This record gives sequence, structure tokens and C-alpha cells, in this order.
Amino acid sequence: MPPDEDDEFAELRAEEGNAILRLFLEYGRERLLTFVGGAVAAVVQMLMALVPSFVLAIAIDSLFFDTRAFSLPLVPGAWIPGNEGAQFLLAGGLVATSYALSSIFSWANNYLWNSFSQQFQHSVRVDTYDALQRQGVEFFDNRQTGEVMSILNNDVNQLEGFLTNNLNSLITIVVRVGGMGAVMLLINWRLALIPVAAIPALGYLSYWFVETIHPKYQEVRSAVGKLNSRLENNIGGIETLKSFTTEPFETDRVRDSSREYLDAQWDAITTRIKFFPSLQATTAAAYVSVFFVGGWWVVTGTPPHPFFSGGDPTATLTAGTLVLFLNYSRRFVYPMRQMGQIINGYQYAEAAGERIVGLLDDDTRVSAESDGTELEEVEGRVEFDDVNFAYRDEDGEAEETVLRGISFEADPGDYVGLVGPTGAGKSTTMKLLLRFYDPDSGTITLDGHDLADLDLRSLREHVGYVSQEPYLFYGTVAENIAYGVPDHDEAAMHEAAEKAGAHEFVADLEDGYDTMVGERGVKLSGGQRQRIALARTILRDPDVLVLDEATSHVDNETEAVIQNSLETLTEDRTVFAIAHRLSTVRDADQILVMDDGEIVEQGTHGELIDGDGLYANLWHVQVGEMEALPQQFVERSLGAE
Ligand SMILES: Nc1ncnc2c1ncn2[C@@H]1O[C@H](COP(=O)(O)OP(=O)(O)OP(=O)(O)O)[C@@H](O)[C@H]1O
Repeated sequence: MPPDEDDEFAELRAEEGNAILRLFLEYGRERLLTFVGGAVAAVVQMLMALVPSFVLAIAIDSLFFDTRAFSLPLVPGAWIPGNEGAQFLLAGGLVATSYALSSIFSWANNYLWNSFSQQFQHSVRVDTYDALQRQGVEFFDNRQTGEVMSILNNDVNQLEGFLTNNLNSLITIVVRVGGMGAVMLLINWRLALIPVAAIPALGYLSYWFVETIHPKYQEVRSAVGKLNSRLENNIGGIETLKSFTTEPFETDRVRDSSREYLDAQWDAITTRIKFFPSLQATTAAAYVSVFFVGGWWVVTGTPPHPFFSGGDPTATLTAGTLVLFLNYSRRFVYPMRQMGQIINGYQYAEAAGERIVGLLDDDTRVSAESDGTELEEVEGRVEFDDVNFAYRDEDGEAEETVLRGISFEADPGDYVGLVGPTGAGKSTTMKLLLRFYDPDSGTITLDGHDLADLDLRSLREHVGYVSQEPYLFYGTVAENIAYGVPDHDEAAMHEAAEKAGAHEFVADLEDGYDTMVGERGVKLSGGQRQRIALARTILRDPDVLVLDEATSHVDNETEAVIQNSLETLTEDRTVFAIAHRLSTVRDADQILVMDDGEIVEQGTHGELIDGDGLYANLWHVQVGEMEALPQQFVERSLGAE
């Protein structure tokens, strides 16, 4: 059964098979002793569990019915006491000891294996996370957060589950079922054929069950997923929902999703409740057959068919042996019903392991990160030369070209503005400068070094980026500003906050810099978040600073404060500012006007106004000089909406 036909991470799967074994060898080697200790404990525990029935059979025959002398396998005859009372106590003592040992070894097995698999899981998870975060930005562009999280959660847990539960069940089956089968075969192999024949039947039944229930469980999972995302969407959008008075509509949609879930669950339940009775019926059939054949034999002194005595008319069966056979055959059910789960668990764990190994082995990013030249002193000269770029879809195919023939130069210390209609490619151009993506053709250089030749970490240490929707981490304001600069001093942090126009409002917060910002900064306004993000980048003191509409949410007054500090900020670094509010870039040394993936105009504010092109028209819109706009521009703007 292919366990993951719709595997979103197909391309991550390892080339070679046996992923579990590889991970096991890589991460389990140093804890191999713990693992082997756990396995030995499991074997001893299972063997101990076989003893009571065995001793009971001997006690019945020799103490209760006197049909044979009291003897124990592996115990020298000289050690066996002579009188029945002492023999009875010895038998009872053996049963008690085997139960006690079984409990102790069961504890040891659980302790050792859980400790092994938890440590294993921990190391695999941390390494997988590390490999995951080194993936390129496009990896995350094409996947939902939930999908990515599923590697770290489900896949890693799947492996752990397999190691702790399935492998344990496998040992149980092999030792317990194998042990019981072997004991019975040794005592009376002909009679043993009846219960032993039930083993493959039970195994097959169990496998059939897992095969049948698996797709049904997948449907349940998908129905749960849909129901959850419906609920999540509705609760998240509760204000929109209420303002549109769509409550009845949404209740209907939730009802439909919930009904789908109910149907899927019911389908799985009806299959499940058929399984256990059929398993029990198979075991019961073996049990009843042994009872009839063995019982007949014990009661009448001859078997119901000469086959069971091997044609020997004097062959007898003792009551104790019959009890042992009955006891053992009843106990096949429990371990055997896990057979299917083990196979299923293995398939899942192998698929999960392949994804993890695929991710760990994907060294394309690693070489890109660590092979390049380290930057020392950066002046901040940036040059784009005929750069073309298209985003990739999830199959790695190029989508529509979004940047065409982008060429420009920025001198150290320049303040460069990027303006243009929405979707023109401004953010994309800057993301290439951070090497979130590589251009399809053309080159981008920093101080004359091709970005592709630079060490990625070193590049990003020198190029600061404040995005349109800055992300704040759960923590305090101070932690967020100092993010990535662990050895900052307090004064430097306050200074950065002041330059970003954040100091005043932070000081007014209840706990000042120690105020918690809430998850993703939800407890702050959009403008406040932007200012903290700006302060964070200023504190890093990068040589090249990219502001992607970094002040779009702040009020005019704060923007003036930021503009003021930008003047000092831009003195000794190259700054790129993407702006819709053109006043932000009015004083720029150079303004790049982008439209539909191309630079259509380039110059200072004055030059561009004189040029009377796109920039001049955008400017007229912003200062309210609508009458100055050419008809063509108005028609285009209307058409774009
Ligand atoms: N991750 C992505 N995957 C695919 N296409 C993208 C991605 N990001 C942006 N695009 C597309 O690339 C084009 C340029 O987008 P970009 O964000 O660079 O424009 P922009 O000029 O910064 O726009 P805005 O002013 O609205 O922020 C758009 O058509 C957009 O749909």
C-alpha cells in the first residue's frame, strides 16, 4: 500500500530505501546499548510470561491428578523436593517469581526503549528543523505552514511511535507467539497444529483490517482537517462574518463539514467493530477445536482421530497439557491483532523517514550558504545588470516573468527610492538583493562581488531588511529589538528605537521595553510593529538597508521623525526605500520607477517631474493635482482596477 499517494513533499523523499535503518544507524548508534538492553528486557519479560501456564500444567498433572512425576525442565532432579507439599510451594513460588520478573523486565523495557526513542526523536527533530530552516524562501512560498510543520511533528512522531510501539509489538509477537507455538510443538506437535494454524489466519485478518481501515481513516483525517479549517476561518473572520450577517450561511457550511466528518467516522467505526469479533471468532475456533480434540482424548483415553496420536493406540494426553494448550491458544489474539498495525506503522515510518532523510540530505542550500567569499568591509556599492527573474511553482517550473532587464547602480551611501504601481516588482527586486531568490539571468553585485559567490550568512549580515509586514516574535519589545544582536548594550538599543520613532511610544507602554508584544506582535498597532522592526534593523547597523514600505502604517508625524533620522542613517550606508507615499523618497539621490517588471524611469525627483512620465503622474495623484493627469494615465488606472 502506498501510504502517501498525495505526498506534498514527494521531491524531498530520499533516493535510497531503508530510511529508517539509516536514521537508526545515524542517530541511534551512540545509544545502541540502551536499545539492545530494552530489547533483551522485552525478550526476558515475554519468556517470563510463558512460565505460569507451563508450571500450572505440571502442577495439574503431578500434584492434582498424579499422572506423572513432578519435574521441571532445566531444573536438575536433585533440586526438586521429595514431598508434594514442598513441590506445590515450589510451583507456586515459580509462578510468583515469573510474574515479578515479568513486571520488572517490562518496566526495564519501557524505561530503556522510551528513553532511547525520546532521545532519538529529539536529535532527529532538531536536525530536521535546522535543515528545514536552511531551505530557500521558495520552499516556504509553495507550502502551507501546516504542511511544513507536519514534517517536524507528524513525521518525527511517526518514527518515534514506530520505535516505541511497533517494534515492541514485533518482539511480543515473535517471542510470545513463537515461544508458545514452540512449547506446544515440542510437547505434542500434532495437536499443536490446530492452534498454530490460527497464527497466519490471525495475521492475515489483522493485515486485511489495516488495509481496509487505512483509507477510511484518511478520509476521517481529511474531514477533520476541513472541519477545523472551516472553524478556524470563521472564528478568525468573526468580525467580517458578523458585519455581513452571514451567521446562518456559515452554520450551514459548518453543518455540511460536520456531516462529512460524521459519515467518514461512521464508515470507519462500522469496519472496526467487525474486526474484533472476527479475530475472536478465529481464536475461538482454534480454542474450541483444541478443547474438543484434547478433551475427547483426556476423557476417553484415545484421540478422536489416529492422526493426533500418530497411530499409537497407547498415546495419552494429560489434563495439564490440555490446560496449557487451551491457555496458550487463547493468548494468541492479543499480540496477533497488532500484526497489521506493525506493517502499517512500518510503512508510515518508512515514508516519514524518507522525507526526513531527503530533507537532511538536501545539501544544495548548505553549499550555497557556506562556500562563498566572506565579506569584510562593505562600502555598499550595489549593481544590477540586466536581471531577469520568474518565481517558481511547487514543481520548480518558472511562472510568469516578473522582472525584465533590471539594470541600475547605487553608489555607497546613496539613498535610492523604488516606486511604481502595485505588483510592479519592487519587493521582488529587493528580495534578490538579499538572495532570497537567484536571478534567472543577469548579475547582481555588492562592492563588485557577484552575490552568487558570497557566503550567504555574510551577505545577510551586511544587508538589513525591513519588510512590508514585519514579523515580531513572541517576547518583549526589548527582545524583539535586540533580535539577532545578542551582545548589544542598553543605550544602543534605546538609540535605535529613537531613530525608528519607537522610543516614545515604548516608554509609554505599561512595562516599557519589557512589555510582551503578544503572538506575532498582535498587541501592538501596525505602525508600532513597523517602528520596532525598523529599530531592530537599525541596531544591527547594516551597510546596506532595504526598507520595503517600512513606514506605510505610521502616521505622518512619526514618518517625519523617521525621515529625519533616515538622513543620519543614510549618511554612511546605502539605503533602498520602496514607497507608495512618494514624499518618503522625494529627497532620494536616485528614484527607480518600476512598472510591470521593468524600470521605466530613473532619476531624481526633480528630473522625473520634469520628465512628465509615470512618476510625475503618480506625484500629481498624491498631491491632489488630478487635473494635471493625462487622459491616458487615468484610463489605465481605471482599467487596472
Ligand atoms: N512568492 C511569490 N510567488 C509567486 N509570485 C509572486 C511572489 N511574490 C510576488 N509575486 C508576484 O510577483 C509580482 C511582483 O510582486 P512584488 O511583490 O515584487 O510587487 P511590488 O511592486 O512590490 O508590489 P506592492 O507595491 O503591491 O508591494 C506580482 O505579480 C506578484 O503577484
